[in-house]
Parts: sequence; C-alpha cells; structure tokens
Amino acid sequence: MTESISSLTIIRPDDWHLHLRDGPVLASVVGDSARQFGRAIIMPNLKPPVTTTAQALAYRDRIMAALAVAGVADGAFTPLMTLYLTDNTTADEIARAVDSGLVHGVKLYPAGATTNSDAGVTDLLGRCGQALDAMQRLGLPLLVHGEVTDPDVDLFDREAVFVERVMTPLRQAYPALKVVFEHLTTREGVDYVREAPGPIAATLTAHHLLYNRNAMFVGGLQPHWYCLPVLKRERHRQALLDAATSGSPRFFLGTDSAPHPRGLKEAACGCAGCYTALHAMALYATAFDAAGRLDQLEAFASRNGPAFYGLPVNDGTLTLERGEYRVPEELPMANTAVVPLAAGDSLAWRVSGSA
Ligand SMILES: NC(=O)N[C@@H](CC(=O)O)C(=O)O
Ligand SMILES: [Zn+2]
Ligand SMILES: [Zn+2]
Repeated sequence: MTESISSLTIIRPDDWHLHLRDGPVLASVVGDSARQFGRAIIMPNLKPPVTTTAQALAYRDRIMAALAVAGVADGAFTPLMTLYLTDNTTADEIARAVDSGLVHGVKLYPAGATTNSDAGVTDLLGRCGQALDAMQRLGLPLLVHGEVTDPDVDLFDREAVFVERVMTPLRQAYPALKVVFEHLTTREGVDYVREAPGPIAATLTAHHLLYNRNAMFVGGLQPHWYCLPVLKRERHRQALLDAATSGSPRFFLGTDSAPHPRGLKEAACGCAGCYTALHAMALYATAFDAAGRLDQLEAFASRNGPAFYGLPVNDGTLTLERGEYRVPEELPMANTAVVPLAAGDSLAWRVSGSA
C-alpha cells in the first residue's frame, strides 16, 4: 500500500470496453460512466446486434438522447461506436464504418461464447477474410472476445486455447491488423500480449484485477461475481495486476461493465456480466494502491488507450481520494434493479471530483 498518498488527480480517463444496453435502462446507466470517463468504446451486442454503420449511428443517437435525460452536460461524454462482426460483414460495410468517423472498432464474438453472441462468427479465418482485409488496410481495430467455444475445452482454459488456435493464426495472416484482446483474464494471455509482434493491446477489467475465482463460490454460489471470461486462479490475477501496473503501453482500462437485471442474475441459469460502471475508478484505484503502483494509474486509465486508438488524451481531470467507499446493495434501474459488483463491501478509494 502507498499509505502516504491520500489523493490523486489524473487526466480524465476513458473506458475502452463498456456495455450500455438499450431502451429504458440506457438512461439509468450512462450517467455512471459519464461521471468518471470522457469516452467509452460501446459494445455492439444488443438484441439484435449492431452489425451495420447505420445501426451504430442510430444507437449513438439514442445514447446521446439518454445522456441528456441523465443530465450529462453536452460534450462531457463521447460514445465511441463499434460494429458486431458476423460471417457476412462486407468490405463495403467496413469502409462505411471508417468513413463515418464515429465507428472505432469491430467486435469479434465467437458464436456462443458469451451474452448475446448467437449471431457471432462461426469461423474467423474461413468466413471473415473480406472484412479483416479491409480493417487491416483501413486501420480499424478488431476487438476480440478471446475464448474458444469448443465444448471439449475446460471453461477455465478457453482463453489460453484461444491464443493458440485463433489469435496466433489470425495475427500471422493479418500482421498489420490492430487487435485489442478484450478483458484479458490469464497469465497466458498477458504473456502473449506482452511479447507478440505488431499492433496488439489488451483491456483489463477492475474485477479481474481485484478478485480471483473464489469470489464466485465462497460462502455459497455468488451470481453477481459471474462474468465471461470467468474469474480465474490467484496466479492469473497476479499476472494481470503486474501487467496493468507495469507501465507497458499495451495494457489499458476497459471495465466490461455489463448490467443485467437482478432477477436474471439470481436465477437457475444466471446471466454473465458484472456491473462496475458505478464505482469503476474506485475499484481500479483500490487495485493499483494494493499493488503500491498508484503512480501507474494515469498511464493505464488515461494515456495508453488513446495512444493505441490514435486519439488525443482528454482535456479534463478526475480526482480520487483515499477513504472508505461503501458499495450500494442495489441500484434502481428503469423498471428493475441492478446489483453492482461487490455490493455492500467497502473500497479503499473514491472519486472526489472532476474538472
Ligand atoms: N462479460 C460478460 O460476462 N458479459 C457481457 C458480454 C461480454 O463482454 O462477454 C455482457 O454483455 O453481458
Ligand atoms: Zn466479452
Ligand atoms: Zn464485454
């Protein structure tokens, strides 16, 4: 712990992996992100998924309207849109996305890997060549949910196997394609991203930096700690924390905040996803402080992401202070409620202001 530091002001951070959903819930969640972050990469796994630029721009309009409803000042928060890659995404669609200036990535969901991935890719190298070629040529990053879906592969090994079976051949075939390995959860993933040649980076969630898989099982089955990729062993958490605090520009902040109604988490077949947008920066600061590396938080949260995406850093600042933050038990949301990650627990840091 870095006890001497009692407050920290950093360049306004960005969230490079965020689920805002759609409809009434949008206005309930977007304010939580906008209070801390200047921009966010908005995930396209709606029902139906956001597969075209036209759909992405319409979704962007709905987000802007929700920001106004939530009372967020004009220009205070910018959604960076993405497309959902399918077996049928064309090179023309990629060109339209780049021309819009508002779409910043294309998301790969292996079919069946996670929440709302049914329309995802069945065979990346076999079916998506046109789109990948265009993305490589035009500099549009591929954002990857990196887990194989082979039922013979143990759930806890699906990211490590993805590195061998998909990521390595993909990057050999498209060496100049910009790739973000989203929500990295394993030592194998970290080793790959740290050492691989070419334009690659990874996002790291606050929950994977702070908690290991015990959180899902100790004291009973804990549905609010279940997300994909699932929390892993402690040695993986340590590798992620080392990477986040190492100063390597290849690792940056992506919350993967993914709200689900309470009733769909606390169910016989509970949904994957943790809601962390509310207290994201308090969670990250608590993790970096525990590692004694608060000095690295600004690079991770505010500098490395824009550098990879070719965007300027934000103008404003965010200030955090050491002090107990008690996570609420539940948040009202549209006509339902969402339970935030670590509900009822105390964190060591909180957001105290922004400018
Ligand atoms: N992370 C999750 O567990 N869930 C995400 C999807 C995803 O990012 O894989 C969701 O949309 O709910
Ligand atoms: Zn994912
Ligand atoms: Zn996600």
